[in-house]
Amino acid sequence: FQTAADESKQIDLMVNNAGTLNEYDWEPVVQLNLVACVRGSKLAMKHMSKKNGGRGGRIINTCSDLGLIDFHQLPLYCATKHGVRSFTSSMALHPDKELTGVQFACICPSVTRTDLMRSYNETISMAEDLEAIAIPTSRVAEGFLKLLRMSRMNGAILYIDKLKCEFCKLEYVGLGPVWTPQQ
Ligand SMILES: NC(=O)C1=CN([C@@H]2O[C@H](COP(=O)(O)OP(=O)(O)OC[C@H]3O[C@@H](n4cnc5c(N)ncnc54)[C@H](O)[C@@H]3O)[C@@H](O)[C@H]2O)C=CC1
Ligand SMILES: CCCCCC(=O)/C=C/C=C\C=C\C=C\[C@@H](O)[C@@H](O)CCCC(=O)O
Repeated sequence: FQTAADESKQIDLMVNNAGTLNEYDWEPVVQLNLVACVRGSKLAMKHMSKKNGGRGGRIINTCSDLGLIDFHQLPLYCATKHGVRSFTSSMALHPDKELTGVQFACICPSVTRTDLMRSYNETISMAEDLEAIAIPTSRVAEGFLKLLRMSRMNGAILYIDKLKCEFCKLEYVGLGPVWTPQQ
């Protein structure tokens, strides 16, 4: 991150996208999917914050539909993605956000045709079915661009599958705000 910040002087967009899947050798998965996402978000937040002399910015974290639902075949992966989703939404609720100028959002794609999906395919017997239900990466890119085109994306949780590309509404415990899209 520091190398990028030194080279470009100002970072306006941080995407914490790296992720992996392994239910057996699982501790590195927590480190990458959740810890690195939190670390990257905090570094970017510090750099972008208007309170520290930055000019604000956007932090978009790659979650998954498995950050919204439970799935018995991938419990650890689900746990990390629920963590990413909740961390991102909670950061977006911070009362300081107008002062920092930093917006947080996450994307939640359904199963997508990438190396991650192919590696998982190798471990199950339904490989062709998974290939059939998967969406192309271009579909995820469309969702990502939809977020970028919005001037106010703070708190957005964008679910993307074959048919839908829509914002999720979560219920908050207490009297916190519920997010609705605003242009
Ligand atoms: N493929 C899918 O079905 C879905 C994937 N996702 C999420 O999308 C994100 C991207 O995954 P895919 O493109 O599918 O996987 P991928 O395996 O094709 O790509 C993962 C990327 O993470 C990077 N990476 C892996 N370990 C790293 C490390 N220790 N440090 C830095 N970078 C590292 C790799 O270089 C690669 O660019 C992940 O967060 C994944 O959980 C979300 C929903 C569905
Ligand atoms: C598929 C693993 C990589 C992507 C992980 C991710 O972020 C999101 C995954 C979402 C759904 C994964 C579903 C996997 C299902 C298969 O195990 C199999 O049960 C599906 C069989 C096809 C079918 O039921 O039609």
